[in-house]
Amino acid sequence: MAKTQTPADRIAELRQRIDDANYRYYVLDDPAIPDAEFDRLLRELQSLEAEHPDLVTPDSPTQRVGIAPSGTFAEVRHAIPMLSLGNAFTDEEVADFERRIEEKLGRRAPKFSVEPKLDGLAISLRYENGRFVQGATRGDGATGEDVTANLRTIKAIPLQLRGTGWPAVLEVRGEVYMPLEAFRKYNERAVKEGGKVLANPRNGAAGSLRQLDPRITAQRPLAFYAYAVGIVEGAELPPTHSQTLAKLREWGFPVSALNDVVAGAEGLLGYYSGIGKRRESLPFDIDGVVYKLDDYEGQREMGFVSRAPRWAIAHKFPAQEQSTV
Ligand SMILES: Cc1ccc2cc(C(N)=O)cc(O)c2n1
Repeated sequence: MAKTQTPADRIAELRQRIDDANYRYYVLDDPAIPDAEFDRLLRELQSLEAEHPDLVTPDSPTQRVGIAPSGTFAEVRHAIPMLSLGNAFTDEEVADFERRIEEKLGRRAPKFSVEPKLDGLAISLRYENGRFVQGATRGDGATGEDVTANLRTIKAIPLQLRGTGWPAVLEVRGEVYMPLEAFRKYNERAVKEGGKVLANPRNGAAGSLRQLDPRITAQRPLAFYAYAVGIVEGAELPPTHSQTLAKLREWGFPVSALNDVVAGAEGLLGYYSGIGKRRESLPFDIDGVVYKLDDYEGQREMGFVSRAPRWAIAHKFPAQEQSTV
């Protein structure tokens, strides 16, 4: 610690450097400092906070792993239901989906926000004044389980939003998943040490997130991609989904670099075949791609049928042989 620096200043500086390193590593996928340096910073912060417990706050990177709370998960109602997506399996079904939108909106080749469909677990994260306050599983779309303590252990999920201009209340929806390489390494170690071997990355993510003890979740290699927003209070969002995703990236959320904006049925099918060709080499399991009409005005006009939106659809790939142990 520099001579002039107070413990509080040093703690603030360490937190900033650790948060920046996490952001670079988990969100930008562009690590800035070597792991050993990161561990040293975290150890110094942990010992400083141990000496000054009054300076510890919930958004400190040392507070990601809590202790086992109660025996069950509380219920969380999703004020804005977490949607399920209709599925398309053929090019014709995609063409029909796009044509219905052209006809209803009276537009030619509307713009779509497109992305890979990760094979993980859908969750919703609530931020108040930029601080992560609650996270829940999708459940049945209307009610999920409160898994806040477990989500806090995932370093790709910001405890405090970055940048500026975020709403007073912001709900971010996304997918928790287990990267394939991390899944394999975890299982190799589990086999060697007699730990729990995970059947496949998707079940690994779901099982890890629904552990009653966050210390177990903290040992599981979980990642996260944001893909939508729910409640937004106290600020206007941009007029399109793709611009909102760019804002989420600015505020500290990982957003897939494979996302794109395309026009019309041709653009959709071109994206689908492009991702299809890369599927085997992606670092995570996907089971299709997601097409969303990009402008929110058009989404409102299209509305929903039962719980699935008319303005979005998942175009699925043929089932892939499961990643075996
Ligand atoms: C509205 C909605 C619902 C489920 C989703 C699921 C995924 C996914 N599994 O990656 C991506 C999305 O953009 C989604 N969007």
